[in-house]
Amino acid sequence: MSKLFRAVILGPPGSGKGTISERVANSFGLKHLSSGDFLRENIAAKTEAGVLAKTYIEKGALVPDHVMTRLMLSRLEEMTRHSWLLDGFPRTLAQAKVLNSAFELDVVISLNIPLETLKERLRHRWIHPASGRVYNMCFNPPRVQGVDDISGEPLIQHEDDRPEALVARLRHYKDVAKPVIDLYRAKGILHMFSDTETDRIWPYISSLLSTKIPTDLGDAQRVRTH
Ligand SMILES: Nc1ncnc2c1ncn2[C@H]1C[C@H](O)[C@@H](COP(=O)(O)OP(=O)(O)OP(=O)(O)O)O1
Ligand SMILES: Nc1nc2c(ncn2[C@@H]2O[C@H](COP(=O)(O)OP(=O)(O)O)[C@@H](O)[C@H]2O)c(=O)[nH]1
Repeated sequence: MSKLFRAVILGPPGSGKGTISERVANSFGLKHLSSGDFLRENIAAKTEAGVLAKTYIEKGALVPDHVMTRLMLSRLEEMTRHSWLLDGFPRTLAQAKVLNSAFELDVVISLNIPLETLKERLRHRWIHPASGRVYNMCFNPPRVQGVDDISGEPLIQHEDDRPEALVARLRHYKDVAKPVIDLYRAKGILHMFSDTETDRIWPYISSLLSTKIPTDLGDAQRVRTH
């Protein structure tokens, strides 16, 4: 079997992790696992972890590390034959350490996007809650205003994407993420990308991954988690 490829994408809310992960999944045939989407699936299915996580997410808090690591590692253990890209996990140093002890990562992509750009993007972000599909009224609008392209269901805005909640949320993200970024930098696998536009960052990420991903990753892996 060819060597599997394991990657993580880091960045503050609005930095484009979900958008870029979709492109990576489509172009390179990796599985994209988003912690936020996976939590929402667990909440909808009322699993034990989902019921527990809901109480934290409703308060706008992070899900405790032990709940999150158990949930994500058990999902990753089902994906041992696949290459993957994680988005939203690990979020804390404790989570990163647990992930490290279970898997060896090949690449960590870190998105470094100016604060003003993040605020502007999140103001225009609309999501389809059931699937986690993300739109932006300027960058990638839905075909019909306010409606999900696939299901036809209404789109909503996250409460915590409102400008008043944003600055505190982004500051908190930075404090928690710094030791995670430092850990991956020290391991020599961190690749940082800075720009205001996803379309300008994407060619660099694409060429980085082209040099790292085994070329025989087949179409069989072109399965997305959502
Ligand atoms: N790795 C994690 N550790 C702890 N809590 C998490 C983790 N991933 C997600 N959560 C929680 C925090 C959020 O309240 C909720 C939804 O996550 P997510 O969809 O990533 O949205 P978000 O608004 O925090 O970030 P983003 O805008 O980057 O997607 O789930
Ligand atoms: N204007 C603009 N919006 C973008 C760009 N890249 C992503 N977005 C939008 O910005 C919002 C945040 O992107 P998302 O991928 O959800 O980021 P995440 O929170 O890091 O997962 C979404 O509404 C995207 O559609 C970009 O280059 N320009």
